Amino acid sequence: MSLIEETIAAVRPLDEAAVREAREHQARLTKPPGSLGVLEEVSVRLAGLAGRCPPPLPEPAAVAIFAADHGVHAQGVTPWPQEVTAQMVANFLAGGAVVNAFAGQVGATVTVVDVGVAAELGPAPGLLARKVAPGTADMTEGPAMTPGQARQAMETGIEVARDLAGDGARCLLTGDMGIANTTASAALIAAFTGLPPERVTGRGTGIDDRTHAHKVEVVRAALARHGLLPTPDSGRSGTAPVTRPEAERILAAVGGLEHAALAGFILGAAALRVPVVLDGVIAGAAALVAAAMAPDVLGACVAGHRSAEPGHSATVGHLGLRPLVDLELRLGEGTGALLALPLVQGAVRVLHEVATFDSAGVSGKDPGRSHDTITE
Ligand SMILES: Cc1cc2ncn([C@H]3O[C@H](COP(=O)(O)O)[C@@H](O)[C@H]3O)c2cc1C
Ligand SMILES: O=C(O)c1cccnc1
Repeated sequence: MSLIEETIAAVRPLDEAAVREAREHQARLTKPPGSLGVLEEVSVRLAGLAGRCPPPLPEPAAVAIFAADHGVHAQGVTPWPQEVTAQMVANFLAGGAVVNAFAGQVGATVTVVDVGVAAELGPAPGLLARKVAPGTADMTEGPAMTPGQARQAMETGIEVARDLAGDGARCLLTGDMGIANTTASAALIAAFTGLPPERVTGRGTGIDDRTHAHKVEVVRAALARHGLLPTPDSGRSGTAPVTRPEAERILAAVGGLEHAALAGFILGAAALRVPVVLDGVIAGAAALVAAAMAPDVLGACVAGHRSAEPGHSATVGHLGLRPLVDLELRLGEGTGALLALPLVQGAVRVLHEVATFDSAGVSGKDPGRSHDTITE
């Protein structure tokens, strides 16, 4: 069996007994039931993932930034030159990017993985040299990747998840760097959700109306080129689940090498039953690929934040994920995932540390008072 098949086979549903135990435990804690809202659901899910209650605290945490370039950059979809990808990789390694500041704040390690940066990068501490190709091909002219390149990048992501977890990480966070990757993300999201390009294509790093209109047409042209445009007679409605071979075809046709690696990273984390906090639209697009290949990966996924990119809201809606933080961020790198990390950790810490009504001698609700007379 290949590493990808092995990993997919290891992705399993949540453990129902641990889910039940966590729900029951939450109900006994010294707080009104349900008062921690979404965080209770996060804690229950992580218990189901670990197969025990309480689950391990999701720390230490590690963010992996997958970096790659995009052939579609030639179509004028972003104002930034392609060299910025490599320059930002150098910035990450020097500790000067926003992701470094946020990682430092929450004590997460930062690993940068070159899966497809166009420029040659010299060896550096913190950089994993795993270049599959010097960027993808232009998806408007042909498939962005060969099937072999997509699989190699996916395997790299699986290996990075395995190695970080092997080094002790108990929570993995997704990061990305790749100028023009919001264009590839929009194409992936349209292909998986069945939504039209104009609904899922955003302004990325910041573009004017004219460039945005052009970007939408570039996404439409790429989808049409690969038979992925949702039309009434194409059978692509977004409601029918995408099969595994089709998911791999879509990924190779319009995805990026970092999307492929991120899909592998998400699959790898889920197979190891380690939670993975997803960053924004690039991670979301990769999660669509991973979920089509192994739907149970979603049990391991926490949507860190809601990106300002319209395609991201469509993605989390499609996947049924609820973003924890909503701050109109549109940066990537792993920044939104890092901001959400303390929330995920706090959610689990509650199961470890909060007293029960019994243990603390706190009275429960008065059973003599009817619901009608109690203001909850
Ligand atoms: C200086 C700089 C730092 C970044 N850090 C993340 N991104 C983000 O922006 C890029 C995607 O946007 P688009 O598709 O519009 O090119 C990705 O590299 C993403 O990680 C950055 C972009 C820039 C310019
Ligand atoms: O949502 C993201 O991750 C994002 C948005 C814009 C540019 N880069 C990344």
